[in-house]
Amino acid sequence: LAAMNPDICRERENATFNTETLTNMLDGSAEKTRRRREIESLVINDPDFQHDDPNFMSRSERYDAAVKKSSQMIMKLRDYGISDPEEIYFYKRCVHRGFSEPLDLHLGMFLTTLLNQASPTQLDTFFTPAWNLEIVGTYAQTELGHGTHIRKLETTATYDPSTQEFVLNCPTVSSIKWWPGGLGKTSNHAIVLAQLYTLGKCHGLHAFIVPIRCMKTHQPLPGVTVGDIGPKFGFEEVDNGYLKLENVRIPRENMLMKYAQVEPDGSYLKPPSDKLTYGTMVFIRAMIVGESARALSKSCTIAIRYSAVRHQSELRPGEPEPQILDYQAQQYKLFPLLAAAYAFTFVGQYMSDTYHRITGHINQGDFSQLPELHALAAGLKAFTTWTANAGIEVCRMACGGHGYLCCSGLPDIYVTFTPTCTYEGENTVMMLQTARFLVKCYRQAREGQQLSGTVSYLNEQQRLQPQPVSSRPTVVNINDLASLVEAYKLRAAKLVEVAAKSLQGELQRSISQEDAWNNSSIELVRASDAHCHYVVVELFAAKLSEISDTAVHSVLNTLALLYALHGITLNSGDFLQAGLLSVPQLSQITQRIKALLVEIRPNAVALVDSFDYNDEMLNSVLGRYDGNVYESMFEWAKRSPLNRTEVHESYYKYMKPLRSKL
Ligand SMILES: CCCCCCCCCCCCCCCCCCCCCC(=O)SCCNC(=O)CCNC(=O)[C@H](O)C(C)(C)COP(=O)(O)OP(=O)(O)OC[C@H]1O[C@@H](n2cnc3c(N)ncnc32)[C@H](O)[C@@H]1OP(=O)(O)O
Ligand SMILES: Cc1cc2nc3c(=O)[nH]c(=O)nc-3n(C[C@H](O)[C@H](O)[C@H](O)COP(=O)(O)OP(=O)(O)OC[C@H]3O[C@@H](n4cnc5c(N)ncnc54)[C@H](O)[C@@H]3O)c2cc1C
Repeated sequence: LAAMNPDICRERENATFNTETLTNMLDGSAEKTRRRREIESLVINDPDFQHDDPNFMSRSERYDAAVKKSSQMIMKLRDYGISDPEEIYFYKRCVHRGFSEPLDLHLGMFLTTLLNQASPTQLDTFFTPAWNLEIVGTYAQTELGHGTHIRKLETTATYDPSTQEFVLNCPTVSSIKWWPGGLGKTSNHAIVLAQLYTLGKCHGLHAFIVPIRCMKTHQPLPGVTVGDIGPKFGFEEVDNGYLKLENVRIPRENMLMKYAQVEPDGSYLKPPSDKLTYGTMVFIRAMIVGESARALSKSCTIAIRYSAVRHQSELRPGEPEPQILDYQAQQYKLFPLLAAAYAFTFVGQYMSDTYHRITGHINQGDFSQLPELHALAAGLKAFTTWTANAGIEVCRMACGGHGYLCCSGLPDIYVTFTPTCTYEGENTVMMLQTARFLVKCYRQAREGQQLSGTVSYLNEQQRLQPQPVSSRPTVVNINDLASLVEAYKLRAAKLVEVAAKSLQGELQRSISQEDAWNNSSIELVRASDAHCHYVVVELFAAKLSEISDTAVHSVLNTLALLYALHGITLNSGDFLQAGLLSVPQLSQITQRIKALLVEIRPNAVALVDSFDYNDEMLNSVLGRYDGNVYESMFEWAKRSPLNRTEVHESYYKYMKPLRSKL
């Protein structure tokens, strides 16, 4: 065993807090940390899950290896009796080393849609076979022509009362289902989102369970054209697919009927809310917030550990080259991202709790909080994925040339993560959904309605209204987190007002509602962004009040201040315009940020250690716990397929003959 790199050892010795305490806090408790590690070690010590480097494999080999692992995973989960969704998720993530895999849609969306939208009888029929992987399903919503505007999806399901069946059709090229994960080769069923027609009338989008492949031979069923959509930017393990349905008949019982129903005679019973069909998307959006935290915390772990062992350039003449982590510019790149990774971890926990709480109410028949849940999940999904996506790339470049190597782990993190900005609701579109909610709340508040939840600050709008901005005192105390939360809140209130006024202005120019909306999109997206930013800062501050360990509290307080102040500098125009900040304060903030970087510096490595990614999960030569970067990079390069022979065959085929001709 090679010795630990001395630089990284020293970093750990200098930390001012206990990493294990912080890890426990991130997991929820010491017991939860223990259990997560136990599950991870089940995978890591399992010879069936030894990980071949996917960088040296073809796409088909990668798909093959992933299906093999997924099948074994299902067997083992059963053997170990792991059935808690969170624990399944730990196990799964570890098995696939953070890569997306062919069963994601089955586990994440097919089963979830069954659970939330199937009637009790349908659950009896479909859930157990799906749990046992006899039925392997996907979620087939997006079509070639439409991903965002799902009301315009063209696939139809027409009820035939004479046989009590639905007849499914993709009548046009643009109606071919396109993108669903696991559809291309893996699934034998799909939940298909289609326009329901019964007794000559269209009732909009509904979900249907459609068998697409023979349960014995896995051949496509009659009327079904299905396949893989081809190589992508990443997602190599996943067979995202296409699906064309031509007069495919399914029994009436295959329409998911917990809410909307079609009776045997074809009469239609409306659901209590037609947005319940969209429920699975809300679930995944809520989950993606936690994924943003994971992608960013992994990237920070790699970049910060590497920055602690990498030495470059001269800081002071004649002295040894410093660790690159000692450069202020390097700290300024990485520490705000580290702070964001912590912020998003807490936001992810909050989003997951909120989802489960409100879904509990929905299952009891109380739909009152559905709009807020949707607005929150949509906005925070967009806000956190945008930041994390950009942050991964910053981390990669902060590793210099070696960040461009696949063995750094960063390219894979990026290509796996970046589609979260698009899938499950394109980010701009999601921000506009949140804005729709915010503007509605703003109007309600102006009419004197009392708002609750994350938008309750809009109640204060009335109070703030008559005061001209310039006469309001500057509110920010830049050393006080509570004051910063207040500033973010007022900025959000201001930008929601700006958006609402823009809409109003457009409407006064006698433009239609829709055109007014389109002409105000920039303001609307900014309002949502400010709202989400406020929610994140607020949740980070709230988390601090739960921490009893003083050393951990102190270091997280520093991170929270950095997160809040850095966000202000990035959006200083808003804060200045709203009169929340003065110009001299802006340079004080820059000075304060510099001081915070210095404060964080000795704890930087310990702060990424606390995320507790073991090397197998991190899969990065640069982010290794022991810091022995160069040795392992050299070993990795030697395994490159191009190095299998000393002289590559191309030499004999092209170079040598060429030379004899010249
Ligand atoms: C648990 C089981 C145990 C098992 C163990 C499990 C272990 C765990 C293992 C897990 C591992 C797997 C990991 C998962 C990996 C997943 C990978 C995912 C891959 C990606 C998948 C996908 O990519 S899959 C396709 C996603 N595709 C979209 O995402 C379309 C976006 N497009 C729209 O979503 C709509 O098109 C859009 C824009 C809203 C307009 O919809 P629209 O036109 O109908 O609506 P309007 O705009 O007119 O709005 C009308 C009113 O509806 C309100 N509203 C709108 N939506 C609402 C909503 N959802 N809820 C409530 N209310 C809603 C709105 O707020 C308005 O309200 P109001 O009228 O009061 O103002
Ligand atoms: C890796 C991956 C996996 C996927 N898996 C699945 C899956 O399993 N199942 C499934 O059904 N789908 C899946 N999808 C599809 C995904 O859900 C859609 O791509 C996504 O919803 C975006 O829709 P779109 O592609 O139609 O984008 P578009 O809507 O065409 O977006 C293009 C541009 O138009 C803009 N735009 C569109 N509408 C508006 C508007 N109203 N206002 C302002 N701007 C607008 C967008 O902001 C964007 O800039 C997957 C996609 C990817 C990339």
